[in-house]
Amino acid sequence: QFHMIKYKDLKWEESLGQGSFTRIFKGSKTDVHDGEKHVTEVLLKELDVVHKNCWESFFEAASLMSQISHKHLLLVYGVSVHGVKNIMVQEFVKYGALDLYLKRGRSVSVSWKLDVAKQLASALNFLEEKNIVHGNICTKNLLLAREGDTSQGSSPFVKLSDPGVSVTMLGKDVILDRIPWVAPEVLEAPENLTMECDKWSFGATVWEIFNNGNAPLRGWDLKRKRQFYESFQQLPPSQWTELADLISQCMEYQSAFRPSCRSIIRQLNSLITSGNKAMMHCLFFVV
Ligand SMILES: N#Cc1ccc(Nc2nc(N)cc(-n3ccc(CO)n3)n2)cc1
Repeated sequence: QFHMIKYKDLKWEESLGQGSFTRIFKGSKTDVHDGEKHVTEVLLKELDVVHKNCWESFFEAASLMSQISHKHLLLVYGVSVHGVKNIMVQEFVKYGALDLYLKRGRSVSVSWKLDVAKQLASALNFLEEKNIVHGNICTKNLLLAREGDTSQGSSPFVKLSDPGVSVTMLGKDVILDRIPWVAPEVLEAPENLTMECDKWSFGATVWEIFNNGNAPLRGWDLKRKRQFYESFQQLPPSQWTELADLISQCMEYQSAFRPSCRSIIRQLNSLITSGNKAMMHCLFFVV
């Protein structure tokens, strides 16, 4: 279902880290059309050889992302297979994953964070309309294409990355470690992965964004994480009540009660409005 890229047309540059089961590298791909040579900078995502048996699922993720196109979905150029190596070739997104960007202590404004949350919500809304489940929404898979500079009023621009190897292929411990991003019903049976699960993960991701990339339940062991769900606990609420409400609506243990994407976008819009009003009042007060 997607473009096969010749290994010889790829060039590996520096290593940029690793995800679960994958390693990522900066690189370039060379195409020739109408006699002209084009070199494009790319992100090369290699599936670890030990997880070779997951390659169908790995490519499934790639094909999902290349079947549909949306401004807030990562562009996947294609895949390349070379011996035991399975490589996904993606557009290179300038500032990388949001979790590392936020951890690097960039202080970003509330409106910056709301803007990013709204872009993610619109990507989710698009996937919902196409009846496609992502299954791994988190700031690690949210890529920053434009930093945005609130003092200059330019806004950030994010793209949702591929979900990686499907949660149905992962061991129990890997799924447990994804608490609190993974919806509770998925823990019971990974086949339960539905659109509603992406809304739960959206809630945990917005919580991360407003906690400057600090992972929720950071350092908790798998036993404590499992108990977090067994006792129906919620993440520590934000002081901003309306934001805390949106996050807890998304992280509702009964999947049917989670809000629609339209409701999520509506609530984000009203947070943006009230955020701006608060800023005006405070500016007014200062003046
Ligand atoms: N320093 C630095 C730096 C690192 C990466 C990029 N660019 C990029 N482009 C993509 N297409 C995907 C990714 N990812 C990063 C984590 C994941 C896991 O999903 N993907 N990073 C840019 C700068």
